[in-house]
Amino acid sequence: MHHLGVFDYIFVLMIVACFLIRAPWEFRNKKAKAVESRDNAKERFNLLLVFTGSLTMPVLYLCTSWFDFANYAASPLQGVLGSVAAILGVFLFWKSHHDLGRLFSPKLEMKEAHTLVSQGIYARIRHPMYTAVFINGLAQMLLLANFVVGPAFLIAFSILYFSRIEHEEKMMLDHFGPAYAEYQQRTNRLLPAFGRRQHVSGGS
Ligand SMILES: C[S@@+](CC[C@H](N)C(=O)[O-])C[C@H]1O[C@@H](n2cnc3c(N)ncnc32)[C@H](O)[C@@H]1O
Repeated sequence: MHHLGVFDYIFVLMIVACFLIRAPWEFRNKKAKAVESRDNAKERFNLLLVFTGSLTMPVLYLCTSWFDFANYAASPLQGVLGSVAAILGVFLFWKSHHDLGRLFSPKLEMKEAHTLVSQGIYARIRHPMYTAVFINGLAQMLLLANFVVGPAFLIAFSILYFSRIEHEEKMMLDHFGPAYAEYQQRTNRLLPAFGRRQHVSGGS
């Protein structure tokens, strides 16, 4: 079995924290009725890739010797940077779930009485949950000293993100029209837009 180091344990803590943050919203999401879905086979396949890269492969890496061939000796600095990324990623993951609330869904779908969220962290970034997942993917890469399992989450999530994002924004534009177009104008997809106007009073 792979010998576990302190940064492997920090990785496990990150995964457990993300699970605990998401679980209640998954539960509520299942109960809230969807009025429209843009889910498809490609989306489901990409979600499976993400599950494999972020959970199946790390569990096998931590519990078996299957991936030992790709292990390398990481510097402590790499582990420290990974830990900082994990803390930032978990915080943003929590904040984005908190601010999106009952409208959270892992899939592309609109819920009954779906409103446009543009407050809280969503006032600065259009897709903070995806930013959080990218940061968590980066944390995995730095924390797990393995050439295959380390980058697996980041690669899998990049595939999901780049194939999904245009469709997600199109769905929001179809539903919210000019309000979403205006929201796009004053925010970035993944990085905070500090220099721009944050609120338009009286806007719908
Ligand atoms: C996994 S969540 C991710 C939300 C967002 N893309 C993010 O990264 O923070 C995906 C669902 O959130 C909903 N959604 C995305 N942006 C939203 C917004 N600004 N307001 C309300 N719902 C939103 C859509 O219904 C979509 O199916």
